[in-house]
Parts: sequence; C-alpha cells; structure tokens
Amino acid sequence: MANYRNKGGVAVIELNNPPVNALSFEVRSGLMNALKRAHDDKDVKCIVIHGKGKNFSAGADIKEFGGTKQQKPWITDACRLADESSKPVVAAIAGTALGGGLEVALFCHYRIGTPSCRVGFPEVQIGVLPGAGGTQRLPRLIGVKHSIDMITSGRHVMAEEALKLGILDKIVTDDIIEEGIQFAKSVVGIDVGGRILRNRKVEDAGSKVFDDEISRVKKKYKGYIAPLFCLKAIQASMQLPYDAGMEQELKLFQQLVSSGQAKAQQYTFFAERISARWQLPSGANSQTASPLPVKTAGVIGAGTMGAGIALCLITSGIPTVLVEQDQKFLEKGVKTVEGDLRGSVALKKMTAEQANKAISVLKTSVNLEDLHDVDLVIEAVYENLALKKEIFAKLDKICKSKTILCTNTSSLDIDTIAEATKRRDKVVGTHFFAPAYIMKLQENVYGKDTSAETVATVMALGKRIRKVPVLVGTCDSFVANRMLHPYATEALFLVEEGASPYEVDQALEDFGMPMGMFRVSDLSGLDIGYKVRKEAAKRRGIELTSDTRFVNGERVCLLANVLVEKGRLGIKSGKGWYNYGSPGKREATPDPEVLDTIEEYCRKYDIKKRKISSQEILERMQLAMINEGFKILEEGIVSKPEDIDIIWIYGFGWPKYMGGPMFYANEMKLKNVYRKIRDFHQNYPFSIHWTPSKLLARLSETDLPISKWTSLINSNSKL
Ligand SMILES: CCCCCCCCCCCCC[C@H](O)CC(=O)SCCNC(=O)CCNC(=O)[C@H](O)C(C)(C)COP(=O)(O)OP(=O)(O)OC[C@H]1O[C@@H](n2cnc3c(N)ncnc32)[C@H](O)[C@@H]1OP(=O)(O)O
Ligand SMILES: NC(=O)c1ccc[n+]([C@@H]2O[C@H](COP(=O)([O-])OP(=O)(O)OC[C@H]3O[C@@H](n4cnc5c(N)ncnc54)[C@H](O)[C@@H]3O)[C@@H](O)[C@H]2O)c1
Repeated sequence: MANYRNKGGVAVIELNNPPVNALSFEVRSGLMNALKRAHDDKDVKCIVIHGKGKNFSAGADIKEFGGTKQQKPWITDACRLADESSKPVVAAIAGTALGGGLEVALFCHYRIGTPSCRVGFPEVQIGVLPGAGGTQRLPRLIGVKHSIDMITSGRHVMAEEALKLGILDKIVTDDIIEEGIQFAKSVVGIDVGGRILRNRKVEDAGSKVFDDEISRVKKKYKGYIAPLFCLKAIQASMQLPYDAGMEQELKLFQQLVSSGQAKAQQYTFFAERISARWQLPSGANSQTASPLPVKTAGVIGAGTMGAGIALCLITSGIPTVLVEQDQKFLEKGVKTVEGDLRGSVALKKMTAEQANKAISVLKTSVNLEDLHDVDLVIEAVYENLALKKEIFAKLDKICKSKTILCTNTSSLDIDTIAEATKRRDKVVGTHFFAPAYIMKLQENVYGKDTSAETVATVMALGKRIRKVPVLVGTCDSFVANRMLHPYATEALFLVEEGASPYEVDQALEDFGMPMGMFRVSDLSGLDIGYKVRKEAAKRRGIELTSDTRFVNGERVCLLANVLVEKGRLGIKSGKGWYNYGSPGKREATPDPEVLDTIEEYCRKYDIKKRKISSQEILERMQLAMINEGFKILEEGIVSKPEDIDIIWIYGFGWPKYMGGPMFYANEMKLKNVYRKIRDFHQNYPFSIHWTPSKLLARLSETDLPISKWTSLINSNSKL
C-alpha cells in the first residue's frame, strides 16, 4: 500500500511494502489514490514520494510475473498523475530505486537522493526490460548512449554517478523525507513543464550505434534475449513519438515476460535467496545461528587456489596473513596476487588506490605460528589427506580457541580432517572454484560436528567477499564435483562411441555453457585429473593403465590418460584435447592428431563408432548429472533443489536463462526425465550413474513443481 499525509501543504506519499517496497498491486493502487488525493487537495502545493524503511523501491513485484496477467493499475497508470500534475512532484530516494522503482522516480519532476543511494534498471537480469516507461524516459533524461549502458547491463549506479548523469538533481545528507519536503517547497511556483520527460525529445544517435550495440550485446550476453529486446525498445524512443514508443516498450515487455528465459531467470533470482537460507540436520538454521566476527584471516598455501582466495579476502578489506612452506613459493604467490590486482586495474574493475589498499592489508609468512591471532584460516595446500591433517593438528595448537579452521579440499572427508583437532565444531569446508577470484561459488561443507555458528560464519564470509555461498553436507567430492563426474564420464563415452570432442563441446556451448567439457579440461590441466585418478585407484588397491576399460564391473574410459602419456597436458603444454599453438595460449583449434588417437583407441578395443546427434550428447551428459543431483537430494547432502541449481550456475556457468539443471529437469517434466534415465540405464548397464534415483522415481509419479519437491523429500525420509 501507500501512506498519505499532508505536512503543511506538502503531500508526503510513502511506498509501504517492506523490506524493498516492491510495487505490488496494493502499492500501485495506493500510489494512484494518493496522487489523486494530492492532486485534488487545494491545500497541497507540492508532492514528495519516498519509500518506507531503507529503500525507495526495488521495482515491480517479481512474484506477480508468475501469474497469467498483471492486475491493473500498472505502474504507468499509477504514475500518470505525477507526470500530469502542475504541482511539483519530488522522488526522495534512499537505498535503492531499481526497475519500476526508478520508473516511478522518472515520472516525478525532480529526484533527490542520499549519498549511499543506488539507481538502476536490473530488469535484464530477470529476463525482462523496463516496462513502465524506463526505456522511453531514461533516454530523454540522459541520452541514448548512457541509457543503453544502464539498461542492457542492469548495473546499479551510485549516487555520485547518478548526479553526474542527471538522474539525480541533488544529493542530500540529512533525513531523506525532511530533505524531500524542503526541496519540494523550494520549487513551488517554478513551472514544471520543462521537467516532464514525456515532453522532451531523444537525440538521434543514428542507427549505426544500434548495429554496433547489437553485436556487442550478442557477444557479451551470449544467449540472453532480454538485452536485445532492451536495445529495440531504446531505439523506439529515438524513432517514435512518446506514446507510440511506450506502446512498443509494453509489447516487447509482454513478449519477454512470457518467455522461458524470463521464467528461468526469475526462478534463479529467488533460488539464490532460498539457497542462502540454510539448515543443518540438527534443525539449527540461518535464522537461529549468528556468525562470529571475522576481523582478520589467514590462508595457507599460495598456489593456484590460495593466492586467489587471499585476493578475495584482501579486496574485501579483510587483513590476511598468507602462509607458504618456503620463501620461493611465497614470492610466487605474492606475484600472482599483485599481477591479478594490476590486471583488475587495467580492466578498470578497480582503481589503483583500491588495489594499493588491498595489498596493504596482506601480510606474508613462512611460519604457521603467525596465524595465532587470526579469526579464521583457510587451508589451500596440496590435496593430500596426511598433509592436511598435520596442518590442522598444528593450527589447533597455534590458533585462538575461537578461530574457525576451513579447508579448501575439493574431495577429502571433512570429518577426517576435523579429527586431527580438538575443535571439530569449528572445522568446515570452504570449497572455492578456480579461478577463485573470479568464480562466484563458495561451496561450504559441514561435517558431522560442525557447529551452526561456524556455518553461519562461513556463509556470512562468503557474502562479504561477494561470493555466492551454498551449504552442503560432506560426501565424496561434495556436490559440484560429484555431479561433474557422470557428466564428464558421459562426455568420454560419447567420444568413444563416435562423437568428436569438438562436437561434444559445440553442443554444450550451443546450449549456453561458457565452455565445453573438453576445453575446460584443457584449461584445468589434464595431468591433474590423471594424478587424481591414479591416486584414487591406488587407495582402492587398483592399478589403472590406459588399457583399463572396466573397474569392478564398471565401464571407464581413460582416453584422457592416453593424451597425458603423449605429453598433451592441456593449455599449459600447448596441446591437450585441442591445439593451442604454444603453451599458455588460449585459442583452441581442433587437432587431427587427437582424432587419430581416438580412432586408434577405438580400433584397439574394437569399438564400433556411429553418428551421434547433439541432442543425444546433451541428454546423456545432462541427465547423468541430473540423476546424480536427485541422489544428492535423496541423501540429504543438500536440503533443496535450488542449492544444486545455484552451484551449477555459479560454479560451472550453467546459463541463468536455463535456470539450473534441476529447474531444467522440472521444465522437461520429471516423468520424461525418469523414463529417459531408465532407458539409458537399460542401454548402458555398466555405468552405475544410470541407476535411477529413487527420489526421482517417486517425484516422477507426482506432478509436483520444483518449489514443492522439498515437501515430498521431508515427508518421505525413507525412500
Ligand atoms: C504476467 C503477465 C504480465 C502482462 C504484462 C503486463 C504489463 C505490466 C507492466 C509491468 C511493468 C513492470 C516494469 C518494471 O520495469 C519491471 C520491474 O521493475 S522488474 C523488477 C526489477 N527489480 C529488480 O530486479 C530488483 C530485485 N531486487 C534486488 O536486486 C535486491 O533484492 C535489492 C533490492 C538490491 C535488495 O537486496 P538485499 O538487501 O540483499 O535483499 P534481498 O535481495 O534479500 O531481498 C529482500 C527480500 O525482498 C525480495 N525482493 C527483492 N526485490 C523484489 C522484487 N522486485 N519483487 C519481489 N520481491 C523482491 C527478495 O526476494 C527477498 O525476499 P525473500 O526471497 O528473502 O523472501
Ligand atoms: N586447482 C583447482 O582447480 C582447485 C579447485 C578447488 C579446490 N582445489 C583444492 O585446493 C587445494 C589447493 O589446490 P591448488 O590447485 O591451489 O594447489 P597448488 O599446488 O597450486 O598449491 C598448493 C600450495 O600449497 C603449498 N603448500 C604445500 N604444503 C604446505 C605447507 N605445509 N605449508 C604451507 N604451504 C604449503 C605449496 O607450496 C603450494 O604453493 C587442494 O586441496 C585442491 O584440491 C583446487
């Protein structure tokens, strides 16, 4: 709703729908009525609109887009009177004015804001466009070029920049409502005509600008349709009179809002928030547990991951001690940190001043004792259980009793590592993804004794360092890599059976993955997987050779080992599944030598090759991984499907416009997913990953949407 009061001739209208004042039906109706009341009241000389609490408004209520139609009045109907009023209307912005919230403000004649306020049109991120005049009014205020930037990126613009652009008329430092009232009073009597945006003309930026922007947007936001629709709408502001432009914007909005991409992106928006609400098997949860303060941190190991993790901490202002085993490794790690900071400055992702500030909070050491006073330590040494246990036992003695001890292990058992200490409640996995400074996912892994306070601390830390933290239970390889295993295994089987690695990658990239499986393997280094496979086999008393085709009755494909043994380690050696010309180069070209190697391998084992369609490639890789996802849910390793989707989106770049693998399965209908998995199980009986998940079988008998799966899991703990 919207509250109304008359304060000495100033109508003060409050958008009231905390926490973010989303423009629900009640708020739109309330705003419309309040503006009418202010318009009709002869005592009212000017009008101020503000938001209740910390925010002006986060825009349309996204939940309403899920229905079949949005009830009138729409934002445009609600705001028409602001536009037409001869009494000055002022938007007083604190917190955020986003999407429809900014559109409301653009219907006002003036906009003032606090120094910390933010404005923006983030609609592209939820698969739509500003549909209440944003694409027609913003170009009339700040021009086409800046409007394209803001609307196609969805970025938030801070107060200072908003003032420079002309979106804000003034930045005010006192109470925003009082400032709004004073500002409104000061403009009474000044003709508002020139302030009404619909009356302004958009400068003709020419059609070339749009041709160039289409190419840029197609490249930068590959696969996303909303940014392209935004460009069409902005172009209409230039080509059409205001009313016709508004009609065109609405038409484009309606097409987008009913698209599959919008549905998936909006699911992702809420999934991220659902996933942030964690729960432990004990019942302790994000509502009941409080994090411990993390004022200082330590990182052990300055290799690929440790250097990146330290970078995340120091760029978030957390003083960090980086510890290595010797000076040589330490210097190498510090060089990486400094190089990455320089790179970020060069790419204008931060200023030189910010980079200097970050480096100033980094301390280095070759002595674990220097971690005695930190609040939290993240260990990122080699993936070796004995070494990790040794380090945790030492840390337990060195660190304060409250210090939380985290491990970045990608596969080892958290409980076994915790056993090396006398503070098992304070041991937790914080699994970052490479490159740690770039990838957003932080897969936090709790062990059987990890306390809720410890979990709350690492979840809060994740948010603070701008990651997306997701909580999972401990199991072999945790969630992300456990699901990756059947996905990658199927890719290799497909290659054995006749698809080329390049066809596999093409199918995945056409689907929207940022990189195909084989390109990713080359990037990580084929030797890493080689070592992991050899060591895992050794632990199980098995000797792997490139001739191994079955392990304990299960089909395996060790083609990657064959490549490693030929010196093809990936990007680092200049060749892997692809040819890169020389070591370290990134441009991947298909390599006939690899195809010959595959031919030879298939001949050796008498494997009949066949033509494999891109549909089969996608189905086999994705369904194998989705089936594993249901097993993970069934075992309670994660508590909700949204966790898995967020892991894939932020850990592996699954396209948001496809909503994550579990959402994708939901869209395919679970009865179809289950039927296909059963068929694959029949056709490929030697692959344990095709054994259908019992939870999937149960869910496929129901018609429950993804939002209701958890209720079935909870009500049927014995599946
Ligand atoms: C259906 C057929 C239609 C037919 C056509 C009809 C035409 C009608 C014309 C409509 C025109 C609409 C035009 C308008 O341009 C469209 C929009 O405005 S879309 C919305 C754009 N805004 C956003 O995308 C902002 C989203 N929010 C955020 O980015 C963040 O929430 C924030 C505002 C930066 C605040 O961040 P935080 O402080 O971290 O808080 P949370 O994110 O945790 O949020 C708190 C709480 O609020 C919920 N929430 C936030 N924003 C919205 C929202 N816009 N709608 C609904 N709910 C919102 C969020 O989910 C949290 O709740 P929880 O999930 O935890 O319960
Ligand atoms: N590389 C990845 O893609 C990736 C992704 C996620 C998780 N991980 C995990 O992160 C951890 C580190 O992996 P990485 O790839 O960064 O390894 P790395 O080999 O690049 O770095 C490990 C570093 O640890 C240092 N180190 C070894 N023993 C030490 C000790 N006693 N004291 C201090 N430093 C010591 C080494 O000198 C080395 O610099 C592993 O557990 C790995 O499984 C790796």
